[in-house]
Amino acid sequence: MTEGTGSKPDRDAAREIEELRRLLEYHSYRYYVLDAPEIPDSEYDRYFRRLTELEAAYPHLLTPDSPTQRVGGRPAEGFAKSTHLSPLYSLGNVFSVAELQSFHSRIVNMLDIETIEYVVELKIDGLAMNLTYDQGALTRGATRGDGVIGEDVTGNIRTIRSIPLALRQADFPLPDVLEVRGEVFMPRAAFNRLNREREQKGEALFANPRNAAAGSLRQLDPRITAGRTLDFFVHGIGRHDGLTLESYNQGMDVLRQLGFKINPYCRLCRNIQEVIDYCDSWAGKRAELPYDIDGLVIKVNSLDMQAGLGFTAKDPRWAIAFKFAAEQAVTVVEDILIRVGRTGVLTPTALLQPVRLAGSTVSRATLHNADYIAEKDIRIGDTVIIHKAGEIIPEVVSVVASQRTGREKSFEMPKTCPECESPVARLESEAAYKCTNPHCPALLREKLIHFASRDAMDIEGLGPAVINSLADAGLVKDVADFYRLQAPDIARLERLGEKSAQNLLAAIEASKFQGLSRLLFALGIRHVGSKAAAILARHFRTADRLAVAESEELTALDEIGPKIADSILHYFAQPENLELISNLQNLGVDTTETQAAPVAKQILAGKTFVLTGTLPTMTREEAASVIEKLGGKVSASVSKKTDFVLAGEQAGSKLDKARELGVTVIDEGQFLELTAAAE
Ligand SMILES: NC(=O)c1ccc[n+]([C@@H]2O[C@H](COP(=O)([O-])OP(=O)(O)OC[C@H]3O[C@@H](n4cnc5c(N)ncnc54)[C@H](O)[C@@H]3O)[C@@H](O)[C@H]2O)c1
Ligand SMILES: [Zn+2]
Repeated sequence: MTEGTGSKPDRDAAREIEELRRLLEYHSYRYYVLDAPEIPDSEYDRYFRRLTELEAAYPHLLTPDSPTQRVGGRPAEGFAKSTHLSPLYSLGNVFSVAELQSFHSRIVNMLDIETIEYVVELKIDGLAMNLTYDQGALTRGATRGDGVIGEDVTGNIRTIRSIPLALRQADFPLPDVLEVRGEVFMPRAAFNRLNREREQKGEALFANPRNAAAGSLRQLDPRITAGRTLDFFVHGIGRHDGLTLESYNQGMDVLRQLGFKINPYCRLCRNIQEVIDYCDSWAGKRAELPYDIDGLVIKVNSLDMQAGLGFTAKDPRWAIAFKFAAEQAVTVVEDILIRVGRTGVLTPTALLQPVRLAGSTVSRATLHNADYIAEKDIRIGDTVIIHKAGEIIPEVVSVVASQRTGREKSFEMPKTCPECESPVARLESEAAYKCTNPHCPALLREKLIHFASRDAMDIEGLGPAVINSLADAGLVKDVADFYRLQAPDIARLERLGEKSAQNLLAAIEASKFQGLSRLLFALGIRHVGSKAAAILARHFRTADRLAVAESEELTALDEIGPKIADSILHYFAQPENLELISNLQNLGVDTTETQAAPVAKQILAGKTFVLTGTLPTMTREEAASVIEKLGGKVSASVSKKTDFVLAGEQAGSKLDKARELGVTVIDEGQFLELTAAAE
């Protein structure tokens, strides 16, 4: 190696280290001081890990001022500084069971003891607080700050109900001096309420409950803090003069007796396997809690062992955070594509640099419509944060504006249809742009795809790829053509052998008897979804009867409003549609509702349900159809009028809303009990 300049890998590493430190400093400042992070924690953690790796590989580049060597955060201006009696540390991270095992192995090696007892706690996503009690009275509350000096927020801390102002008398003498560590946090319902109020007042929204809690605690006027619902869970003891403790768990017991709130999910585990099992049991359960957690914390129980292990510059060696998989990710919008849907609506989709998110690789995200893009100001080339809406469909949460270079391109809806080049028009009072060509090939293709899809005629093997080749070969021009297909036609198509051709024909044949309800939905009449289709089929029984229905008869039906009625009248006023139906009938498609639904007792009449999350055995569609069969209604959003929220695994914001409004939440078991009465 040459003196002074260093080798190329060295210089590259030095440059990357410098860049990572700059990024980490910038985002720490936004997070700890401004309470306004721009990137998800997972992204911050990724930079942090990369820096840790580089510093391990190039130890001579490690400096004491590196973010990896210090507890993050620094006291904000405006508050008196407060020196902790004993320092507060941060926590190291692991992201997998394997890493957790190596944490355990390190401890086993250092202590030379085989079996270690651990305590596992929830990692509450709030901010650390150090409370000092002198002779039993709360004298100081201070934020963690840099771990040595924090901000004195005593006045604000006193407004939190779950923090005792004086220690309760117990059956042991009160400690002379006691430092209690814990997490101040904002329950999700309070966070949602606060952000709604701020939105109404036109104030900036908090990114998440953690930042809202931090912002609320850092108010110079305690009356403002008092108005924000903050809560507190204990997770540690600092100085404790006059108390003898042997284990962490015993310490928590002592604090409970002194009047503190201990999280009920704190668990004593006799060995590392029990720790792993308990961590596993939390996968997917976090949404059920009324507050946010970002992982679990594993701590060695024996205080002697803790002392033997000690601390690194930043973290205790006897504790680790087991972090959950990220629910958000950062990526780049490479392009914005337009898809023309069944009704001719142009839908923009973001083409993303592929990124891992909650267990899958994501390369597209829906952008909904032009308003959505304008509101979030999403440009081609932008760095964006994405998440999975309802755990399934990737969606853009926000743009990371600080990453803009100026080379990003604003997006505009095309003036002509990307499929047929006809003019595009924006519908009055709607967000949608539509292709004005009623014979747009995209329209036809999407109509065909919709007709065969699962919730419509459910024709197995007739997916988008096959339909595209059928349409390209000129074999199908409308949905009736599906029923005119012959085996040789299909077998001629690329990649479709004789056997699959026969299967496909059999599936098409079988679909003739799906019944009116599915057929009505499959025809793609504007505004007629599967629910309206079922109602219409139940009432009219045959397509011929429906075709001659008057407006009054339609709107007299529950849930058929004037918009749907007009659309049905319009549909059956078109000669080509009547001809299509008659063609379908001639080809043998059953246009009547054959299966007369058994009349169940309408025990849910007048009751409104909202469904959320994944139910253990039923699909949401099945649950909805049971509810409707028993006279109940299913609504998309929770309001005061909602009677029940039927919630499964990974229920999201609807569950929060229900809890906030005090709506009864039931699980699948309770739901089945409720409906059993109808039999
Ligand atoms: N998004 C951003 O821009 C940004 C910037 C800086 C930091 N961060 C995030 O902040 C965190 C790093 O900050 P950190 O050093 O405070 O570490 P940390 O928040 O990951 O872990 C340490 C903290 O966990 C808390 N905690 C919650 N429950 C606990 C329990 N049961 N036992 C012990 N402690 C518990 C304590 O407050 C403790 O200080 C990371 O999650 C990081 O992603 C994000
Ligand atoms: Zn078009």
